[in-house]
Amino acid sequence: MRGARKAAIVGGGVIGGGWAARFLLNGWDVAVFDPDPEAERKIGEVLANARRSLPSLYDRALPPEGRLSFHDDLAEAVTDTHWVQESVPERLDLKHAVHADLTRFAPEMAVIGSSTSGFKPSDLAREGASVIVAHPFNPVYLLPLVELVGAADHRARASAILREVGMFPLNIRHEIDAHIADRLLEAVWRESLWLVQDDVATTQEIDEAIRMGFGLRWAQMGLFETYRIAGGEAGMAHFMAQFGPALRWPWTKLTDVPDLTQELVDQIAAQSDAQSGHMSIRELERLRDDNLVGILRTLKRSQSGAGATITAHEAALPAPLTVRRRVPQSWADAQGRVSEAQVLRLAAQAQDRLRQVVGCDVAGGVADWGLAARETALCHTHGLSAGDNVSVDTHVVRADGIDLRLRHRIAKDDGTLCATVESGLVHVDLATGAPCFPPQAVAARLRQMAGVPAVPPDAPSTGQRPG
Ligand SMILES: NC(=O)C1=CN([C@@H]2O[C@H](COP(=O)(O)OP(=O)(O)OC[C@H]3O[C@@H](n4cnc5c(N)ncnc54)[C@H](O)[C@@H]3O)[C@@H](O)[C@H]2O)C=CC1
Ligand SMILES: C[N+](C)(C)CC(=O)CC(=O)[O-]
Repeated sequence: MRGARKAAIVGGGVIGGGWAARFLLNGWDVAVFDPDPEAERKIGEVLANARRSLPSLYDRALPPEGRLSFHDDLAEAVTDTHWVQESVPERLDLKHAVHADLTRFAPEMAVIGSSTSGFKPSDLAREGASVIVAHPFNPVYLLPLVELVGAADHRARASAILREVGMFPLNIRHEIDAHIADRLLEAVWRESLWLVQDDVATTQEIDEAIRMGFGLRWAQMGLFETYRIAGGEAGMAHFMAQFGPALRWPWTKLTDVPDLTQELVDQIAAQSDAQSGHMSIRELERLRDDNLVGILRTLKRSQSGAGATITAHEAALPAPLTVRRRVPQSWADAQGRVSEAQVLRLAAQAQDRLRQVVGCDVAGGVADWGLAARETALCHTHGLSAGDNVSVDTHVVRADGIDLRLRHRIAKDDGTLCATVESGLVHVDLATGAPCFPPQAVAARLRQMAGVPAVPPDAPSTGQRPG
């Protein structure tokens, strides 16, 4: 793995804060430039939400977080940076001014991306600016899509970096206003404004129409695949024959835009308050994030939609399966020291976690498969006390037929190795209790885990005692 790299975030609002979290939680150092005196607080709150959601997507630990810094000087913020992400408000004059400065101060090696929702790279380029559009989706730390528009060589460099931080770069071949996704979103947004303006529906009714129906479909199949199925056995051609005429019926208002009068704005804001005003924005974000994690984990299991992007990112993360916890007071004796039995308990928890991950990762889960312990060897190297923060890294040493060999490495947060526990296990059929070969998908997953990484070099061999 490469050493920490640096991203500069220029504009740390809703989107800049999300980019900061995405890079930081993937091990990048992040420097923020934003004149708003509240920027540090706001980014801190976005980060707190990102920390509770992004790691939940993966069954491997993300790299250690990078360093976050705030700067009053743009030139200082972009020093030695590999990526600059501009996320200032959607105003062309402001973007021009910022990109003129970035052209002067940013290192030549840096990718310069703009989060713009709708401007084209040729709109942004002034005075030789080499900016590409890197348009993300809110929340940037959870949603993988980034629309990339601009020079092909810059897009190629950007794509490699975005994949490294778990994102899905969509290369857009022709620059157009609003790229691809916002063009679609704007159409739905415009129709929704008409529905409120014409008093056909409230904001809540429109949201129900989306989330109770087609919104659920879109996360996993998009539009065209969904409509292919809607054509029945005759497929897409039949679907188009049946619903083609509707395109000429008055089903949409298309480019006709309602005037955003103060009255309409007030009406929508009041309906939105009535619908969601009982929760703060941060609470709504957490609700959204928990739901997205659930959806993304399901997609990961079926390898559809964004699930494949998460799996690809996870495969590039270091392999140990890590369980973290704080040693509770109840585990300690009168002197505050933790006994061998409790250390074994930590290893058992890590083993349960491995079983859960391996069993649940395979399609549909595995009901009748289990693991039984045959032998366990504990090697104690350093005492643990109540209150210590510890992590247990589990390595699959061997996965061979009915046998499984695991090594758990128990260490404190400061890196002190406290113990290793090596366990010999056998796969069992839970219905009969008899040893058995594991289900094929489980065996494949365990073999994959056994392949990387090698057993850590500092792990004492089984049975070895401290001098
Ligand atoms: N909000 C959204 O859902 C999405 C927005 N975007 C795009 O991201 C960009 C930023 O939008 P938001 O984050 O929503 O806006 P925002 O208003 O939440 O944040 C903008 C930030 O830029 C800062 N700023 C203003 N002038 C600056 C300057 N000269 N230098 C550095 N920082 C400056 C402001 O203090 C503010 O913190 C826009 O281009 C927008 O189109 C893209 C995807 C989604
Ligand atoms: C409304 N919007 C144009 C700012 C939306 C986006 O740009 C993307 C998103 O996150 O929905």
